[in-house]
Order: sequence, then C-alpha cells, then structure tokens
Amino acid sequence: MAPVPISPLKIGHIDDVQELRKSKSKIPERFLRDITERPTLVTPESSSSLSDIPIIDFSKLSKGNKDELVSELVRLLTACEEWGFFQVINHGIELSLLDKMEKVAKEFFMLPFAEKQKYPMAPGTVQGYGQAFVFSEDQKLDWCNMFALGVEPKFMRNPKLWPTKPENFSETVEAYSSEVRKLCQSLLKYIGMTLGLKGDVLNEMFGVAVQAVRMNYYPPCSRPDLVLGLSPHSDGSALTVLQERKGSSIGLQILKDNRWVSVQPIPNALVINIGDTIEVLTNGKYKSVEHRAVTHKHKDRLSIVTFYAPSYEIELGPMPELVDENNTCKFRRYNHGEYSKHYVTNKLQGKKTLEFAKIQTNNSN
Ligand SMILES: COC(=O)C(/C=C/C1=C(C)CCCC1(C)C)=C/O[C@H]1C=C(C)C(=O)O1
Ligand SMILES: O=C(O)CCC(=O)C(=O)O
Ligand SMILES: [Fe+2]
Repeated sequence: MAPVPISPLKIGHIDDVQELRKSKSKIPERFLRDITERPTLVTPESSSSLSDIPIIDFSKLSKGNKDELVSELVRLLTACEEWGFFQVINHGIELSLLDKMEKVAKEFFMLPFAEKQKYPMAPGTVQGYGQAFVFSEDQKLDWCNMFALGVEPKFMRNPKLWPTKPENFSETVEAYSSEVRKLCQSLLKYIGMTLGLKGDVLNEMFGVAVQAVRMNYYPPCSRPDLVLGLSPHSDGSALTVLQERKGSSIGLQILKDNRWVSVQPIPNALVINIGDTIEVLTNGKYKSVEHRAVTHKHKDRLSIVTFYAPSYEIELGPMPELVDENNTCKFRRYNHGEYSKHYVTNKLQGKKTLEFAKIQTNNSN
C-alpha cells in the first residue's frame, strides 16, 4: 500500500457526529459555538423568521409563450437581485431520479462508520467523507458529516473516493449530475437574458465547467441552540443547486437584511443560489448571499448540493457591460483555478473568501 502523505496541518481529532450521536456522549467543546455565533432557531412561535424565497417556474422559461417567458424572466431578475436565492419548480428533472439520489445518499451515510472511513477526506482537502474546511485545532466544528466528490470534468474525479456501496451509488450520481448540469446551463442562459447579454455569453465563457457534488448529513443534536450544522459562508461556485431529502427538518438559513431567516423547501423543488463567480461577473449586481445550516433536536437532515463553476483555466472579472461610471469596477480579474485554490484552503467565514478579488475602495461594501 502506498504511504499515506503526512499533512503539515495540525487540525486535531475530528469527531464523527453520527458516532457521537450514537454514543450519547456530551457534545465536545469544539462543537459549542461562542455566544455571538449561536443560531436562532425556528420554533412554532417564531415562524415569522421563515422566509418565502422567490419561486421560479422553469417550465415558463423553457416552454412558456412569449408573455410567460418575459414575466418569468422579470421574476428571475428580482430573485437574483434581491435574494440571491430562489426555488425552481417544474425543473424538468425526473422526480424518480431525485428520489434515487436521496436514497443512495442516505444509504451511504447509514453505512457502518468503518465502511465510510474507506473514503476519507484528507486534512485540508474537500473530497471524500469527513469534515471540510478545517485548518486548525482551535477552529469550531460543524455538526455535520460530509461526503463530497468532484464530478466534471473527469480529471476532478478521484476514483478511490467513489464508493462501492450502496449499489448504484456511482451511476446514480452520474445520472443526477448530468441532469443538474443541463439545468445549470439553462439557468445561466436565462440569467444572461435578465442581464441583457447577447447570446449565451455565460455558458460560452465558462469553458468545460467544473461540477462537484456534496452530500451533507446533519444528525439530530441534543443542543441545536449551541451548535451550527454548517458555518456561515457564500459559495465559490457560479450557481449552487440544493436538494433536500423529503421529511428533513428545516435547516438552511440565509442572511437577509442582516437577519438569519430559514428557508422552507417546497417538496420536489430545487433551491438555487448565486455564487461568488456570478457576483464578480455581474460586478455585484447579483450577489452571493451568506448562508448556514442549523440542526434540530429530534430530526435529521440531508442535503445534496451541486456546485457549478467555470473551468479552472478561465480568467474572469466583471463583464464590461456591467461596469460604467455609476457602477465602477469592484473586482479585479483573476484565474478561477486560483480562486478555487484560495476557496478550499480557507475556512468558511461568511463572505471573507471573496475579498480575494475585491478592489478595495474607501466606500466598498
Ligand atoms: C461550500 O462550498 C464548497 O464546499 C465547494 C467545494 C467544491 C469542490 C468540491 C466539493 C470537490 C471538488 C473541488 C471543488 C472545489 C469544486 C464549493 O465549490 C465552489 C467553490 C469554488 C471555488 C468552485 O469552483 O466551486
Ligand atoms: O445543507 C444546507 O442547507 C446548506 C448546504 C450548503 O450551503 C453547502 O453545502 O454549501
Ligand atoms: Fe453553501
């Protein structure tokens, strides 16, 4: 067997949260958040903190008549400009495929710990089973087990990390990712239309897009008021597509007007969010919105998240069409591969990662 490379990172022991839950032991200190970071939870009394993010009917974009297309594009523009998050209904992906994806993801997390450990996420990397974005011993941990895989282009795949169990896992991820890829390409085309861009500029600019899938499993937690399921962050992708397993607890929260509000997923819909790349390309017209996940005392939660981003070779910056004297250039040009490296080598910390590309001005926000 090849020697395991020794990581220079000192990240300490990372407990597996499903195993912690099984052993009914006290929540380790590393999961307990400082008072300023603790979540606000949705209770029946505080349902006003539930947010109705915009709903986009994809069939009106793809198959609607001219009036339907125009009115849905206006809704899409508002969703991107004011929310950075929306839910897509009638997305055209077979519901049986979504169910299959949920099934294999849940079955993977339910495997014995020893089986899942055959696909370890090495410290400082983001693929495999474990906890990503941990870089030091004193960093707080998330109440989440992750399993992440690079999917496209094929060079992103590490075959040793694609599990043999459950049966059909790999072919399901393949089929699912191919459908989600088409949806992302269509959404990018319509987003381009909301920006008044001629032709399919965004897809053409992206080259062979990078695509990764991450399954996040949040077991119930005895003290959901003291831990976070996933630390606040914006996604480094262009678009992110999130599917939630039916019957999951509410968990996704977005930062809207400086308040954390919970997203109530619609069954069979997909939640889409704008990532850092679109914020840069649109010179901040469409912003990547900070989000996090919270846990539940009695219910578990599973989310399946696809990150869709430009090829690593692509140089990008604000599109000239979106820069003028009233909207001066907010980001420098950079290589997406470099941004990706920067993103995965820093802890999740709100929108801090995007500072990589920001042109600092006295009044920049
Ligand atoms: C919270 O965001 C992420 O975890 C994330 C990670 C994506 C990746 C994998 C799970 C495995 C393969 C590498 C890759 C970095 C794509 C977000 O993805 C974004 C961030 C950047 C940058 C990007 O290109 O996609
Ligand atoms: O599980 C969720 O709701 C959030 C997941 C997420 O934001 C991510 O994986 O980047
Ligand atoms: Fe995210």
